[in-house]
Amino acid sequence: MADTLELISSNCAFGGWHKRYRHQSVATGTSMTFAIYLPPQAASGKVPVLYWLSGLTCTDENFATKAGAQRVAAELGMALVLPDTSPRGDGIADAEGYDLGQGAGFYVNATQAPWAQHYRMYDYVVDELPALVETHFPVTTQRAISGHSMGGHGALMVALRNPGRYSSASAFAPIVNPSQVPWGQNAFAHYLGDDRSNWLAYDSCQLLAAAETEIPMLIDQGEQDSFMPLQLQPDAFASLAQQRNWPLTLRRQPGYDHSYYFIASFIEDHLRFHSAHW
Ligand SMILES: N[C@@H](CCC(=O)N[C@@H](CSC=O)C(=O)NCC(=O)O)C(=O)O
Repeated sequence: MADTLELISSNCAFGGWHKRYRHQSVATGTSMTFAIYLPPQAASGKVPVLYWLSGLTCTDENFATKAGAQRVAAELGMALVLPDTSPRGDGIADAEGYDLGQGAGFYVNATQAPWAQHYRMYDYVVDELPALVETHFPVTTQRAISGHSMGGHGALMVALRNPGRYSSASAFAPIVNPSQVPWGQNAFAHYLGDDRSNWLAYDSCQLLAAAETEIPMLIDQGEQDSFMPLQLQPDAFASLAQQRNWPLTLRRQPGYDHSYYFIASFIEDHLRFHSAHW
């Protein structure tokens, strides 16, 4: 593993430290940036980790600067790890639209040219980044995962594909059924090819229908989210969960849209939810 970390910035926050790093990723074959918030408790012992997967157009900085999660993470003694949403840089495949290419990796391992060379975000967030974090920082192997929109898809999908690896999973406005909605269909056709049977291993509804090991889940969905009817469709996931008696709480939040104002309003609940399941 290429595991040399270059510190980009370090800021004291709520008695802990928010740090950004760059490193050479084996999974993507590129330089990758991530951030970690270490709560004050990490100065004297190991702490559990919440992995946060961001949505389309985001870097690690959107959540760090807009969600307001560090205060509660400091109280709960929880590290936050914030990966980027794709490989980036000159010479890395990209597309015109904001929903494909750089900033839109969809947390899959691409199999199709030109994406397959670097777009391996599934391996990066599931294996490489946790191994790196657990080697270099005072963290336990107790993990939880959460995310927003494309990152909500990532969090639910990764948790369902890896039973026992995460104590709990949560999401804000996730794309729960990517193989059936335009954002997911566009991304999966480019990254995974036209054979739709290859898409199903990354579709949370498909994975939930076949899942055997329960993992507690919390989803928040704003009722004024303009992306909900076409792209998100949380009811598809909720009705499967109900049929399977799956431990999912889906909360529909009146008045809230898709933005980080929504995330900031409920992130405390998500951190407390994960903390209750360590
Ligand atoms: N108007 C936006 C469209 C993209 C967008 O809404 N991105 C969301 C995630 S959507 C699903 O994955 C986001 O989190 N944006 C960053 C933010 O800080 O709000 C645009 O063109 O940016």
